[in-house]
Amino acid sequence: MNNKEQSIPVHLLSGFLGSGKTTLLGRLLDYYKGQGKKPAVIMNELGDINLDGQLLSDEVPMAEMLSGCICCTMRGDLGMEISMLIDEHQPDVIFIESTGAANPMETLDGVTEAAMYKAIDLRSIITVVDGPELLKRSREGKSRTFKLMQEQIRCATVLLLNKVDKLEPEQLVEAQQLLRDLNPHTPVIATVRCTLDDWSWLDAEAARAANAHEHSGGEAADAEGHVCSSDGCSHDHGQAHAHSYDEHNPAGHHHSHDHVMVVTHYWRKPVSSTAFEALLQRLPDRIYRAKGIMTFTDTPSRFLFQYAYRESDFMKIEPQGHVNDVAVFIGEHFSKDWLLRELELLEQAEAAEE
Ligand SMILES: Nc1nc2c(ncn2[C@@H]2O[C@H](COP(=O)(O)OP(=O)(O)OP(=O)(O)O)[C@@H](O)[C@H]2O)c(=O)[nH]1
Repeated sequence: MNNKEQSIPVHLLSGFLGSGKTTLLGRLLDYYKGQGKKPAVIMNELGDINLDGQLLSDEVPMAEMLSGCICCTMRGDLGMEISMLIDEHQPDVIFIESTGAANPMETLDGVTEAAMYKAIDLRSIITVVDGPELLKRSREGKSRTFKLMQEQIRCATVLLLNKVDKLEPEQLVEAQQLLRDLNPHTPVIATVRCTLDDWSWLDAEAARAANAHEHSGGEAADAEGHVCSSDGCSHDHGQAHAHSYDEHNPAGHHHSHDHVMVVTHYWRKPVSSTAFEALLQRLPDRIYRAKGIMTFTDTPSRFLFQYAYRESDFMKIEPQGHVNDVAVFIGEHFSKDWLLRELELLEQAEAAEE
């Protein structure tokens, strides 16, 4: 069979928490829809709700994989989700947005598994890098988070150096150099909010993948053969593959994001926007990401809030159907008790004022 003509391209979006993956996904969907193509999305969240999905158009077929990570606990399900998405919607292209904590090489196993049943072709791993966060983490030296970031960078076929609006010119050069050191073979594109005039590199990726395909023995080999562009990738490919089917022995495999913690809080009542913003400002550094849907007492519309590394952002929304008010906090080794108490206090303050 002619794989190139029949297989559905799959792009994996990787990148640390809050780096801009959903922002990129929005742009990619616009680009493909503009070309009259039908994209589909698989979104993975560590928490049990998918807030990012609220930002995407209802027309885009989407499979949600919640409360786990597709690179480990849900890896077996990824293949099935891809299969079902293809059967139900026959998309022209599939994007997989993994959680920021996911290791792309391990997610690849799930994709590879799907390739056994469906004609899909993993075309690229696009890693979105938060420029300021990369510099900060690299200066702090060894940490598990930095290690994960490095793995995501090493395994990329395209690197988007994002949030360059927050970098001084010399910092931009430093960040670009860091990326080149970690992954010398991959193009680095500097972006603000993942905005690009020219998306032709997507086709270049496709051409490169197609080329690799011709020289490989099949889809699974292809996925492993061309996707990890760096010689310095920290994973032993053979070993990673063996682990993918070893779900009964998780102890034998140490995941790099065991330390990432998630707190999901369903609001029982609207709270004050000022008090909530004040809470965001005093969140400990270890909580580096938060997002949620809020109803405030002091303003009429509902909001989607985003918090990433001390910066917050509120966007008015009108959710389709029923959506809970909820906040999800992600970080490393922070005190869940402290956070839950603070959230409770916000709600109690409102009750006292009623
Ligand atoms: N200043 C600045 N902010 C950005 C840029 N790109 C994205 N953001 C903001 O960063 C926050 C996180 O962006 P997302 O696209 O949701 O990031 P993500 O990687 O999908 O986040 P997770 O789903 O938590 O992993 C949002 O508030 C964005 O508006 C950028 O280039 N510059």
